[in-house]
Parts: sequence; C-alpha cells; structure tokens
Amino acid sequence: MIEVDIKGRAGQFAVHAQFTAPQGVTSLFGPSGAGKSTVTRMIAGLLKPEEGRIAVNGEVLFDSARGIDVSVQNRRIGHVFQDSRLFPHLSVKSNLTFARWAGRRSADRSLTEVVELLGIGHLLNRKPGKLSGGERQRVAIGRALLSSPRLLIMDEPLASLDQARKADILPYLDRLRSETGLPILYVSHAMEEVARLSQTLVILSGGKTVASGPVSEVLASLDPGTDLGGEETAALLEGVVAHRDEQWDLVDVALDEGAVIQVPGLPASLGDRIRLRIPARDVSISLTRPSGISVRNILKAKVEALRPLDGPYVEVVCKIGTQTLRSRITRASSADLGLAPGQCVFLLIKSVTIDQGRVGPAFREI
Ligand SMILES: Nc1ncnc2c1ncn2[C@@H]1O[C@H](COP(=O)(O)OP(=O)(O)OP(=O)(O)O)[C@@H](O)[C@H]1O
Repeated sequence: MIEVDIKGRAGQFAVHAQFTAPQGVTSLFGPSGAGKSTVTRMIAGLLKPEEGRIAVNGEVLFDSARGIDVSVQNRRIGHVFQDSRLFPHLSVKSNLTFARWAGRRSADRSLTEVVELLGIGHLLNRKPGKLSGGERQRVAIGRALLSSPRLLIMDEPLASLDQARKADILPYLDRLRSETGLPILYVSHAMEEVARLSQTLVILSGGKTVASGPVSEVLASLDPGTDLGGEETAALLEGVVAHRDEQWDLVDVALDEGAVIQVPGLPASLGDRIRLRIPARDVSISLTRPSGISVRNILKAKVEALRPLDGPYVEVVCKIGTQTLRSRITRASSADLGLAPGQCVFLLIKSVTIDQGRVGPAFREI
C-alpha cells in the first residue's frame, strides 16, 4: 500500500499529489511537465516536500507534522530509470551483486530467483555494452530487486525501447508484478503500457492529482482530452476466455454481464482473465442491432453520458452491465441518432482493432 499526500516545489513549480494505492502497480500518468518525476523524487527522498506524509506498507517515510524524514538510503526504494544506468565496466553478474553489498543488507530474494524471474541467466558474464536495450532494462530491474526494496519506482522504463523490445519486456513486468508482491510505482507517457500493467492509475496535471483510483474506473471517468493531455481515450474491459475457435483463430472473452467479445489471434488459455483496451475511436453506435455487416462484436449497452470534445466530436459513455465503454463519434451523428442518457444502443467494435498489443492479463487482487 502506498499513501502519498504531499505539497512542495521544484523551483517555481508547485506540486500537490494525493493518492492511496493498494498492492500491485500504480501508474503515474500525465503529459510532459505534469510533475511525475518531481513527485517520484519526493517519494524517493531526493527532494523534500514542504509538508505532508508518505508511507509505504504502513512504514512512514515522511511526515512533516511528526518531523519524520527518512534518509534516501533508509527509504529502501529501488529505482529503474529510462536509461538503465548500469556500470559499463562490470559484468551483468557484478552489476547485480553490487547492489546487494552496497546496500549492506541480506537480499529478500536470491540472485538465482531474480535471474530466473527476469530470464537473464545467459547474460551474466557479459558487459552492459553487449546487451540489447531490453536486456539492459531487465538487468537494471534485477539490480533494483536485489537491493531489497520496499517499493520499486520505474521511471519510463520502456521509453527508450522500440516496439519489438517493449513487447519482449512486458511479460517480464507482468511476472514481476504477480510473483514479487512488491508495490511498484510506474511512470509512463504510454497509455497502452499503463492500461496493461497497472491496478491503480494516478493522473497528474500541472503538478496536481486530477484523478486516482482503480485503473478501469479512472479511465472510465476521465474527461477526454483535458486530463490526458490529448491522449486518445479508451476503456478497459475485463473478462474470461470462454471459448477458442481454432479454425478461425478467434477467442471468445466473456464479460461478467454475459456479453462476449471475440478477439483474433490471442494466445490465451480457457479460463484466463484478461483485459482489453478499446480506444473510443474504434467504437461506433447503432440504434438497432445491425445485420449483414463484417463487424462481429456488437454489444448491447446503455448510454450513460455525452461529453462534447473539441472540434466536431462527442464522446458517448456507455455501460455494459457494470463496465464502461466509450465511443467517439461526430456531433452530427449523435444528433442524427438523437442520443441521450438512458437510451439503449448497440456498440460496434471491429474485431481487428482488439489486437494483442491491447491485451494484458487482468490484475488479480492479492
Ligand atoms: N529542479 C528544478 N528546478 C526548477 N524547476 C523544475 C525543477 N525540476 C522540475 N522543474 C519543473 O517542474 C515541472 C515538472 O517537471 P517534471 O520533470 O516533474 O515533469 P514530468 O511530468 O516528469 O515530465 P516528463 O514527462 O517530461 O519527464 C517542469 O515545468 C519542470 O521544468
């Protein structure tokens, strides 16, 4: 559990961050200059807040009212940066073990466990210069884990990697989350990563927390365009793999309300809980159930709200049972259909838009 309620400054820039996050990955998301690094520096003890409180798993790291300000070393926070910051003259193995003796603590996890978790056994004798960007990041994560952190801060850890390297490393981050139980604060610009990995989402804008809570709830409640700094809005749906059609390579994902979404080419097994990210622009609306069209995913839903966007668009927020989907259509279409809150509609999602890049394992509550 991470508890943060701090006010402070970096130069003239004022920060007021306020959020509570349970186990798992908490993403700090916001446009460039929103204050993400400033907040993480305050949590790590590199920059002192003017007032407030920071606690991790009940251990108070900073409390201005009680005069508590734990030193950087004693905060036990592992940091993974965009550039791996490995020692170039040391082997991978020495980079990994250096953290342990530098911290002078017996590690919570053995070198063998960490090497296995991150799949870096074959790299131990190499120098960082002989690794790919993704491999370097996995070693940097291993080094942070071996310092026995109580919290891992990952500051844009995938930002310098190309799409293929990102895809390689994401499964390791899934394992890190599910197998270590370590709270992780994940800073990212990339909504796809955030939606896939996190349990809790904190949106920062102008140094302030504008939204925080379970990731699907925050995504569902966001004001498009403003909170996300122009990032395309999307909804997260969670469901269970209920059927595999080997002939057409399609997987049925059952949502809890009996609705089913078909996903092509998904390497998931029956019973897996997965998360689908569906951008608002990929969802269109019909007043009646259409037939004779190629779109396979047609879901019955109820309009909850209409939110005007900049320009000719409107976002239609819809409910499928308890889950939320968002559709971005033109205001002209909305007027033609006479859309209004409470109305029953059919949402059309093109199967091909739900690709593997948008699918992540659903977070299991611990
Ligand atoms: N030491 C400092 N002195 C003065 N201003 C600072 C300092 N550090 C950060 N700032 C300012 O604070 C604001 C927030 O910066 P910060 O690096 O926290 O944003 P960010 O959300 O992490 O951005 P990015 O995604 O681009 O890394 C910026 O306007 C920045 O110029």
